[in-house]
Amino acid sequence: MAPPRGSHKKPAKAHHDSTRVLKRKRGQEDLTSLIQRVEDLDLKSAVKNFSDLPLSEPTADGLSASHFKVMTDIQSRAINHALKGRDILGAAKTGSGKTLAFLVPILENLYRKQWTEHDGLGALILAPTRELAIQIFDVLRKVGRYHAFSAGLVIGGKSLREEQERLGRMNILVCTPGRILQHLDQTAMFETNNLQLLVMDEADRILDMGFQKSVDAIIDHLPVKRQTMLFSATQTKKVGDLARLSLQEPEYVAVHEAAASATPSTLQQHYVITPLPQKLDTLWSFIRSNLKSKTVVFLSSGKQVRFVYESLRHLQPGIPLMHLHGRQKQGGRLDITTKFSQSQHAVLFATDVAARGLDFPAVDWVIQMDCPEDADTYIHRVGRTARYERVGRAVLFLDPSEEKGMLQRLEQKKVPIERINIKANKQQSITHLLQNMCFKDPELKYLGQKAFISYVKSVYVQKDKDVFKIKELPLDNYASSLGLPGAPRIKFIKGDDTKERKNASWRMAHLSSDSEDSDANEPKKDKKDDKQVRTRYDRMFERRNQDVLAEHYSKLINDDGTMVAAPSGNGAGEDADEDADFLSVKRRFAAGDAGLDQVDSDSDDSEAGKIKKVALDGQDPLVIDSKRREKLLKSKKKLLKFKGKGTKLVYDDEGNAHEIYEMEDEDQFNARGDAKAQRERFLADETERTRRADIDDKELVREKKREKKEKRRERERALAEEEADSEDGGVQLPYIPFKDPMESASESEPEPVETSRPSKKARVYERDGDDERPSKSKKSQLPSQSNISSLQDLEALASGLLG
Ligand SMILES: Nc1ncnc2c1ncn2[C@@H]1O[C@H](COP(=O)(O)OP(=O)(O)OP(=O)(O)O)[C@@H](O)[C@H]1O
Repeated sequence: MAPPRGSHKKPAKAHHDSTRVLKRKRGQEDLTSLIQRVEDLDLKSAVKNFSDLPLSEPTADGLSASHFKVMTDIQSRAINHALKGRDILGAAKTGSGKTLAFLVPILENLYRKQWTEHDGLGALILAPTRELAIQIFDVLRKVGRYHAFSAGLVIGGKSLREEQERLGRMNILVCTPGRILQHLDQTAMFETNNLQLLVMDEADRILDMGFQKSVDAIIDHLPVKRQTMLFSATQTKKVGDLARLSLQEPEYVAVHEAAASATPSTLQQHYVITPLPQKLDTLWSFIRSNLKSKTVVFLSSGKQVRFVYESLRHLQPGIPLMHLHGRQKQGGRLDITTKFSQSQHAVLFATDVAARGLDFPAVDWVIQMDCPEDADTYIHRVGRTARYERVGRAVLFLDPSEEKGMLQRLEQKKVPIERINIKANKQQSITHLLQNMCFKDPELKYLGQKAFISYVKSVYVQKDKDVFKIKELPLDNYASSLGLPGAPRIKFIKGDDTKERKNASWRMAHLSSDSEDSDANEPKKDKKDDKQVRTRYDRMFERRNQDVLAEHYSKLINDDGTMVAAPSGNGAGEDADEDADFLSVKRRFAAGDAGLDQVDSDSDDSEAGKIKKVALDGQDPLVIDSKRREKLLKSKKKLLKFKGKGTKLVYDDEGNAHEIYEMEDEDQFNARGDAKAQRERFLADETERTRRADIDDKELVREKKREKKEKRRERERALAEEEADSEDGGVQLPYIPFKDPMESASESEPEPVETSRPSKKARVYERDGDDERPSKSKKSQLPSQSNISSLQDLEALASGLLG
């Protein structure tokens, strides 16, 4: 006869309780012994394998599941110091494994501190580009997969609010400086006062002028007492930089300092002298003779990249061509990096956005079509090949005027490079083809003109005048070689700093979080212009610098007035692209000049009924000049956006409507005293009011946080008890597993700053292919880097939970 049910349960519960206690005890012992082993670690003895290090089980398992066994030099020399909590200045050649040198200590140091979700942000990793941040995040997900930390990726590309929701729950963040600063300033739930580790990958780049202000502001938000690690192949040792970061007696780990060269020994480096007007021919000839290779071609600007990519694509070289620059949409950039990584044979045209840190597998060649701004940039660019013991080849194209200066710079930095010549019989000219194409396709010609301008500009602003000598460049011939009918006229303005300017426009793009997905290559439309249908010809002719271009281009405008469509009436003012502050353009037409017709003027087209105007409640008429626009009339919802927003009114106690802000009577105002004194009083009052409100807000947030924490604890306690009752109960210790932050977001109470709920799509994860452990719940599965194909995947990554 079966015994009564209750009599079974008690001994089983007691058994599970004792198992749990035992497990917990064992976990505590393991942790104590791990801490002791780290303390006993002898920094002088050489360690070769990861297994020789005092590492926790989850990290050791993560490393071996990712097939990392033997350490690289930088890893064996930096990780042991970092495990002991030392600040690190790490320098090692490109492709030598610096990423793991900081990720392993992060995981370990947080693990030994028993870091949980409730402890908040423990580690912050800064990277200069989104692509690099994604890559680091991916490595973190792999090696940290058995840890219970939550990790996030903060690089922009989606709405600030969505990111805000998750930030408060993250233990480790990988981010770009601009975006994280935005959160530090604006996200109430995001606290950094507990931060233990700060890492800067490509530290010299992050600390240079371009990022200076953002980095200083970020540092202001972080606690002074923390571990800081800086890594780069071209490490900064500038005392000023180190002081800015309050490094505490940093350990300078420079493994290749004594090496004969600053670049990997498996890398063959050459340069060819190719006068500027022949560069494109040389590149084309190179591509045609290396159809079975994987090549990265570096150019000096996004506009160069676009033109070279578009024009060579038209010529169909017989190998896939791709292009990457900072002004592409985030989704597109991700697609391209993934696609290029997976390609066996392809050519990627890129700006320096791809110069640092990116670990494309098996790149055969790095071509530097435009001379790098300095030897450090050269080193990082060539570092995209010959990574981790692989071989690779690099070729630098130099104009005769650049040869002497650049070679000197490279020699100073210990870069071994040899000259090679181009085989004359292999050199093909594409100038005529390009001229033909530009003649037929005005858009391509326009790209060519922009590329020309941006190239000349990039040379002009270079600081190193021993290398970059603009007066010696045959610019007219260069313009012809791009297929242009003449050299665009450019007016130079002194004192322009490329990096400052690039980062300024980058910051602008990042400041408005939602605007990041808009195509930054297109001029930002102002709202008024939304009312007009603009064909690609319209857009082309609207550009502000259209008539710096060749004379025949201007004639084209005269000859064919119908192509001209300038909403602002003077063809200018709309294209706020990055040339704007640099190029001052001679305009042929003054504002309102009859030379440019407005589309909505009483033109023949309009009379003939091709163009209709629809009046919208006192707004400017909406021009209906295409089928697409006509369709628009049928959609009330879409029409709404042309109707303007109306004026917001408030009602007083008597029910009279007023505008929200009304001007006060001047006499009344003066009666209250001096304007300056009033202003100061007002400012003081408002400052005080804001300060008080800020304190209240913070208190409210803290209170909510406390409540949430308490509730979570209760839930966990209940869960633990339930588990103890169940058959296979027992919580894994010593680390406390917690739920997917996205899941907990939907379960917990709404937080003060958030209103949106996590998207359902982001919950669909896929498992990493090389995960050797039995799969856990679906919710904890994340897409692998190779599977990132959409922003949803990126979101899933960004909100990922390790383990
Ligand atoms: N211990 C290791 N064993 C095997 N492969 C490794 C090891 N450490 C790193 N790698 C591999 O070496 C490659 C380069 O590593 P990583 O990207 O960290 O280099 P890096 O030094 O940061 O380069 P860069 O200076 O260009 O940023 C990666 O593909 C990585 O997987």
